[in-house]
Amino acid sequence: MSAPSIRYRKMNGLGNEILVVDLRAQSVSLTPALVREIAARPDTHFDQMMVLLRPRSHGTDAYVRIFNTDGSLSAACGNGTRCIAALAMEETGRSEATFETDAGLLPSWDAGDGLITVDMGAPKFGWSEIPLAREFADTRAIDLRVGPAEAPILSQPSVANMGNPHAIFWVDDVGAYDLARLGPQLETDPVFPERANISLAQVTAPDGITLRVWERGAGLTRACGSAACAAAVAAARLGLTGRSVTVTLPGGPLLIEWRERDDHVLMTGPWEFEHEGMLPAGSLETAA
Ligand SMILES: N[C@@H](CCC[C@H](N)C(=O)O)C(=O)O
Repeated sequence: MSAPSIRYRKMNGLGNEILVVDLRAQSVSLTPALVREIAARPDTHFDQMMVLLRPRSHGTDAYVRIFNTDGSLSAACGNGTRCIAALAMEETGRSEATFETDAGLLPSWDAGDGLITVDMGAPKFGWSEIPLAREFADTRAIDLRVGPAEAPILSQPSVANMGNPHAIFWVDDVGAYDLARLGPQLETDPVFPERANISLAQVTAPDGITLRVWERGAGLTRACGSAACAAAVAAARLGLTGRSVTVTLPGGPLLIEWRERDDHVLMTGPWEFEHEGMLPAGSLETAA
């Protein structure tokens, strides 16, 4: 049997590298090993691969599975959702699109000026919802630290679930830490049974946060949409900012609004198409 021929589109959301693979009309099983193999190739390298599958619910454009570079799955990816929303809007001619993920429905719409807004849903703050390995009554700051108790390097992160688990450490200068060294250690801390995305956040104004992120399963990235949402809601819960903030990542700014009326978090930002091509047939042969 000949290998299936599968088109990919390479995009990015603020430099968060996104590979879009549309399997709505094809049946191919993507194993973690195959995902890692695709990520290892320079032309198809990604932080997240957004795999579009046939819609499961009426009124949605696709059911989406999201893979990290290491082959693990995530239920949410804000930057990737803007990318697939742009493709769906181009395909349908509409100015909105809705996707289903394992974290729920993600409605998105054209916000003008080349920007797309995604309704990322309501954050969760319960310790078992994040999830954490043991009970914490107050997830605005949990007892977790790196370094000695008397002089920790990082401590007392806020935690939140934005469709995926996030820990946010509040610092005075996001550039003063070796996140490439601290990230892997914190991502896999036993307090996070499903690992976690690790952020360093610096509040710069009542409506401004600077953020660097070590992503679960992907490492340092230029931007992480769900982390920006998690940092924004965590800052508002602590009274550090209001409910509308600009979160500035290495790749650029995202506008985050934590809507009062339904608790949903709206994320607005750009997307970019880079190139397209066909996935290497040899590897797909083993997966078909
Ligand atoms: N970059 C994404 C988040 C990707 C998921 C994450 N690495 C995880 O495993 O939870 C975004 O823009 O939200």
